[in-house]
Amino acid sequence: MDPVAGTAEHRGPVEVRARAPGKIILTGEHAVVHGSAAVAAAIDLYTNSSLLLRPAGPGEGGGAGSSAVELDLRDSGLTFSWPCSRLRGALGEEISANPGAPAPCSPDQLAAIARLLQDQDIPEAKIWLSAGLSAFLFLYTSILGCRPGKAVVSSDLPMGAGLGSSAAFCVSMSGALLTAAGAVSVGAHRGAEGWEVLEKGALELVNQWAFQGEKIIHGKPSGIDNSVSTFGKMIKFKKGELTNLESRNPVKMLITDTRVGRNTKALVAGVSERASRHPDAMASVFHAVNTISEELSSIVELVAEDEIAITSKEDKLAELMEMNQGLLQCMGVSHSSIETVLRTTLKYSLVSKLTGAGGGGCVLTLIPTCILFYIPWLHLFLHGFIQK
Ligand SMILES: Nc1ncnc2c1ncn2[C@@H]1O[C@H](COP(=O)(O)OP(=O)(O)OP(=O)(O)O)[C@@H](O)[C@H]1O
Ligand SMILES: C[C@@](O)(CCO)CC(=O)[O-]
Ligand SMILES: [Mg+2]
Repeated sequence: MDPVAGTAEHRGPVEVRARAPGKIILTGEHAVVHGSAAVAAAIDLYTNSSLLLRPAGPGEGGGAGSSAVELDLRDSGLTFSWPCSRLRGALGEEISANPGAPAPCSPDQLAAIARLLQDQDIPEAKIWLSAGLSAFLFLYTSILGCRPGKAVVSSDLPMGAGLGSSAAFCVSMSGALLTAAGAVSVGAHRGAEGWEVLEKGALELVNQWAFQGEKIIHGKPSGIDNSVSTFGKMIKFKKGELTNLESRNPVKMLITDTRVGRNTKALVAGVSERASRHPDAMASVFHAVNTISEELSSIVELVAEDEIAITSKEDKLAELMEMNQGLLQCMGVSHSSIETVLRTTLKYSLVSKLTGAGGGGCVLTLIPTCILFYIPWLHLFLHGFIQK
């Protein structure tokens, strides 16, 4: 699993491709927004952003059709286009590209972006894309100003299902835009499938911009999703601080998508409202989640040498996930579709918990190694579903 990676060609028009992974949260979602620790891991499902920057000719572009900022969302089958003159007119003074200095989207900028979205024909059934479009316009104009160009986005990730699609979108787009702006460069390290990996400082910059984009989509993100998408692997995250976790024994998870759509921004706001109604009770819940994440992160790093040690480690991980699920129910973010998956897997003595914001979306089930020894056909059944 590679974090954001990019390739750029600097002859004539600039062309860049970048990708960033989705994630699972093993413990700590929602509580992490309120300062608790959480543990997350990148998964090998990616969002790809490619960007073609057209050379700016006399006036604003290099000819007819090239004086616009375009976005092609391949999975939704929708394309959008804003003439550069319209962008300048709407954003006015707000538009000053400053790729090296990530700054939040101001209320004026957000209002101007909302007006720019009104120009577009977004089908009612896909109105939830507006948040992603706003993040795109903000990142594009903040990093590149009004330079004409076309971005194409495609993703392996289900949108709004808890696997960090919004973060992977913001990270891959920030990576492509910053590379095209010449603000970051790739390091010596080659990642999987020949992708070039950005150097550490460049990743920090990508992460900071992606966080600003996530704020538009999530309202009040903790930063865990963009951080794990940018830096990859398994991390513990607490109050903006990231610790890499070294997992010596593979932990296998089955991901089930309930296909019940939901919106992270609304769920995060719901938990905050519950916390303001019951501050002491919710502080205890968040404290308990923090303890669970701290314990889980230390267990993950233990090296289990034999079958008994592996089973004991997995039993503890499963129990902590089960406890975390109970606390997520206390926060009000479970859902009947999630409970159905929990009951179904429990029939086979398998422990599950929601992952991401809940309210539907995806559920994780820990698959103990022993099951794979004793029920060999399960390998075949789970093939393609298990993310390491
Ligand atoms: N590939 C994409 N293209 C355009 N917009 C996207 C894309 N991926 C995500 N988005 C935007 O992000 C929104 C989904 O973000 P949301 O945070 O609600 O769910 P998630 O990130 O999939 O799950 P979680 O935050 O729980 O991990 C979509 O409604 C859309 O606005
Ligand atoms: C629900 C949440 O904790 C995780 C969403 O993947 C929100 C966040 O941390 O930004
Ligand atoms: Mg999200």
